[in-house]
Amino acid sequence: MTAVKIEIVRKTYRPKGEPGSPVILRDLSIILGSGEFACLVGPSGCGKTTLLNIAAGLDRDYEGTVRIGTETGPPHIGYVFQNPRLIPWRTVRENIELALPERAEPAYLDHLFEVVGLAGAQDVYPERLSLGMSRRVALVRAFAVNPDLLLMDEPFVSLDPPTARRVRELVVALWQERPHTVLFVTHDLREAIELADRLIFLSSHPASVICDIPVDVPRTERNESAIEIFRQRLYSDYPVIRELL
Ligand SMILES: Nc1ncnc2c1ncn2[C@@H]1O[C@H](COP(=O)(O)OP(=O)(O)OP(=O)(O)O)[C@@H](O)[C@H]1O
Repeated sequence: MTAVKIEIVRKTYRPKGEPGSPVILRDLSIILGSGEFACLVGPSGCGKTTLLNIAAGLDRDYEGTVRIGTETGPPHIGYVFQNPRLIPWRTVRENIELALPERAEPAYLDHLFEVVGLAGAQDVYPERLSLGMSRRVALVRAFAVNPDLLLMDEPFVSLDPPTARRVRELVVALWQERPHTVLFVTHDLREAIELADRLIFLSSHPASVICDIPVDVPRTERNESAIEIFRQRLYSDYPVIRELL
């Protein structure tokens, strides 16, 4: 079942027709099935965040359409930004409650806090949190919305490798409990192979989809060596990927 259909004809950041105005996205089409976990991989500055902002409805200044299927009413979007974006004068729990729609389930929120190991930190203010904890709060906020589309923009960047691994495992565990439709941005091909059902590679200047490849390694077998073998296979089957990253 199609859950998300993004069709972008053209996106620029300056008024249409202004001389020299670069086209950031052109003729880009992404269709996601319900519950699919797709990773968006592309060079720095190619337009990945721009694409997520359009998908989230935060940027409406583009030519094209975005359709997000919902069972009821307007779509709910969960968005984990590159920076956790917590309001400093609100506690952790208040930060999350601010984002929650009416359909949120308090019991699920408590469960999320438990799973990410922050059950005891709900009344703390963000300045008391480490970066790893702030990122886990941002994850809870995005999942608690029970999103029709979950967007994640390099949510593990600047974390030390063991913390990043732990947070990655949490994302997979939470997604397996409730398989939301996910569009996850990363520069890191190994991370993408570990997480995704599908890898969507973007070119740059302007960005468009150049390859869309299923990850055919079962999730339970995605250890370091299987990920590396798949990565090398990608490089040999799609030489353009090596040029891209
Ligand atoms: N508000 C803006 N106004 C003008 N140009 C912008 C704006 N936001 C982004 N850009 C430009 O659009 C292009 C794409 O930026 P974007 O942040 O979407 O790329 P990205 O692929 O997410 O980058 P990174 O991987 O480094 O996070 C860049 O050239 C950037 O400078």
